[in-house]
Amino acid sequence: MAESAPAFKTQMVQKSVQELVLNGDELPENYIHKDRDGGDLDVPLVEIPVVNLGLLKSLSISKEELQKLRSALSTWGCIQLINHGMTPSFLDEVREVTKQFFALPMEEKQKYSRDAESADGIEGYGNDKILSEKQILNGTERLHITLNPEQRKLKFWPENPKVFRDILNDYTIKLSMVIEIILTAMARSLDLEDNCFLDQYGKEGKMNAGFNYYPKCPRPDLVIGIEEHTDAAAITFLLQDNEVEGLQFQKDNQWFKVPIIPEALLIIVGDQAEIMSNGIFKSPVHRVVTNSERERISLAVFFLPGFNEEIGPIDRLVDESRPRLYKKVKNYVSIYFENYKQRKRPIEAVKI
Ligand SMILES: O=C(O)CCC(=O)C(=O)O
Ligand SMILES: [Fe+2]
Repeated sequence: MAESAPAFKTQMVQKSVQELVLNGDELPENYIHKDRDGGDLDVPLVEIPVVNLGLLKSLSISKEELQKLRSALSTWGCIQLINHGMTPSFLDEVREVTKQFFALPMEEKQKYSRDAESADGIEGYGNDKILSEKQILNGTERLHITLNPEQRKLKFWPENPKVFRDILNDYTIKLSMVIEIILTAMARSLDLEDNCFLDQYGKEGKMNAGFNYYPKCPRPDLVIGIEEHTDAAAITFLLQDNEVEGLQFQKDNQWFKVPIIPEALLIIVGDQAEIMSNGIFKSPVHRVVTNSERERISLAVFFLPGFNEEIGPIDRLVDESRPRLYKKVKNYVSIYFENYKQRKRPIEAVKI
């Protein structure tokens, strides 16, 4: 969700749910969902299609796999990607450093806190920024870092655990290879030129990592992990906790839980891919519910087109039967946050 929020003032990081629980404090008003619920854990399971990356990248690319990709991205807006070149043990290492970081004492984590002063104060460790008085806070702690080598701000990259930086560097290299194959396959699945999506993602495309930690929550009926949202990215690669569920997708006003496939990466369509595909691919509404028994982690990597890149519906996807649905936009992320803050669905703001 919170891929990058340039130019928002950050208030001081307030006490996290974890601290409140440890101290035995009452949950403050702004964590409580009065008008809605914290989310039911017991909802039906969504069968998300499993797509094999090996079959998408071969020269004699499998028509069947492309069809599966197209149909999944235009209904649920996501796939479970397997055979992506990362071993299950490597993915476990990524999960492990994430868990180890969040398990550190608060003073240690706060060495990487978001800067209250910096204009692009999204990067770093913290919990929800307070953007408006009406806001309901999420029961999560986060660490946001930019992965692109030339744009990294190492002061936000944990040195503890010791292997954190090396593993994240490896993960960045591996994901950069996968994103090219996915964006190319997405184009092929719609019978477009291979580079259509890649060109809009641009050379300055950003990879922002959002590490999420959801502590055990005493009142999962009242506190949401991450409230319902769509992602502002073109595409999100989500590494889920390998044991604890919590992610849910909304379809036809009903919530469905996402199953865990430990060796898979969950690929989610973001608003910008919905815009580029002229609404064919769907950016799904999703949320995370909390749990009183077990903590949970996840790592979302958001692929964002360069902020100077103009994105918009690909011409070949616009015709009489499918008129242009979205305007061309630059820096969609700032439009996203402006609307998100007012509790509006951001993509509506760029509809024609
Ligand atoms: O924790 C998860 O499974 C999802 C997180 C998410 O939706 C986000 O960070 O945008
Ligand atoms: Fe999300």
